[in-house]
Amino acid sequence: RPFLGKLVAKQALLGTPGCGCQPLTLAVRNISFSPRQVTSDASFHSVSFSETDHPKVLITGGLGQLGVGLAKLLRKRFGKNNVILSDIRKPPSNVFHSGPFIYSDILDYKNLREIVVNNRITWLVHYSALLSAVGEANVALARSVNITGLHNILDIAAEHGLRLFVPSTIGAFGPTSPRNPTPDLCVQRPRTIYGVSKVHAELMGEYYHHRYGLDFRCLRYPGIISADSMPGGGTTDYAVQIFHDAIKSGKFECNLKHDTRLPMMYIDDCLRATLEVMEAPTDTLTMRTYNINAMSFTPEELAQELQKQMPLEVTYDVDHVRQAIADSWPMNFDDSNARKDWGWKHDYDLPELVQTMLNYFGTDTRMARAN
Ligand SMILES: NC(=O)C1=CN([C@@H]2O[C@H](COP(=O)(O)OP(=O)(O)OC[C@H]3O[C@@H](n4cnc5c(N)ncnc54)[C@H](O)[C@@H]3O)[C@@H](O)[C@H]2O)C=CC1
Ligand SMILES: CC(=O)[C@H](N)C(=O)O
Repeated sequence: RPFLGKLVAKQALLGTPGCGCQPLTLAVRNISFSPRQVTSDASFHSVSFSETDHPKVLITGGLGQLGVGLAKLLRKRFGKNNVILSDIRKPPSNVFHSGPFIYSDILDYKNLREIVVNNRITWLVHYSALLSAVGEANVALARSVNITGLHNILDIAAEHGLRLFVPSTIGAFGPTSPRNPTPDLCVQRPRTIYGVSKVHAELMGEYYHHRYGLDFRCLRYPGIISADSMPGGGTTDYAVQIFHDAIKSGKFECNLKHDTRLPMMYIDDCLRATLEVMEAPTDTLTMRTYNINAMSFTPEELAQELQKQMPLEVTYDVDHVRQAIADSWPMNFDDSNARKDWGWKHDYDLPELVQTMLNYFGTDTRMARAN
């Protein structure tokens, strides 16, 4: 592929007094058509391991709602030591002892590169982000982590020939997008820093794919519901919290209106979709960013499904920031391209989701409350 790495690196060095990394990095960054710090033998193949080998995976932001579950799934498939979890937080001891964990701040480009090189990483799953509600509460940090951090990830992935997965979200759409259903390709004018940063990620990833041959893969996730991990500050968090509060007290105060319809998915479907799209043969992918969908419900419908199993009293105290976000997001997601191209199929609809969540928390707790 036409890549001007050698030339760029040389130009950067010529303009560099001495041999420090910082001036080199800055000089390369000023050349707009190339990722920084390009070496002459950098390869830009979509997969840099032989087809019979397992990939060597790095997951960034791995201690959030989704990362630990993904590591578990990938380790089952590729072997414990072939999947490295990373984050800037201290891992709980069960996570620390379940497989390789490493500190990695995605804002530290040199540290990221060192991890990728020293561990011969071939797949990068980039989960670090600030979600929609916390992003609105700290726009500067969200911009830095979600946008500057992504730039580091893209450059590292392009320079080292990695296959890169970056999740996007229903939050990448806005009030002027068609909401019911929302197709893959339509107007995207989100009104949150989270949404803006995710549209940026989609477009930058696709640009690097077309410009440099980066093997970029992206799924737009719905709100994800999990039993053994808590959400990190999003608009769809209520759909996890309701289970915890129902089991603890039989009462739940919802911060969205009763009729707010949003696309949702059980975590097992989300993680399986991620593995499937990462393993999909390149020629099946007609796009690089796909919607994926499973179900769509309102707080009232979720509560009614739970009430079939246990007593639950629901009240509403609307959080206006979250409500405004939810009102601008898709109500239903059209994922027909994912189903057609690489065979996406969800397993969990609303009744299975509720049953599985309750099973996780234990029948005993439920029966005790009912009596
Ligand atoms: N959970 C959901 O419902 C959905 C998640 N997604 C996306 O999936 C990805 C993972 O989501 P979650 O696990 O729910 O997020 P989360 O908010 O639970 O976890 C994000 C992690 O990123 C880490 N992080 C923050 N700053 C960092 C930095 N400078 N360097 C390295 N790590 C840093 C945090 O410590 C945290 O553990 C995110 O990109 C999110 O946008 C997309 C749609 C839905
Ligand atoms: C749907 C998402 O991206 C996330 N759960 C959020 O609500 O911010």
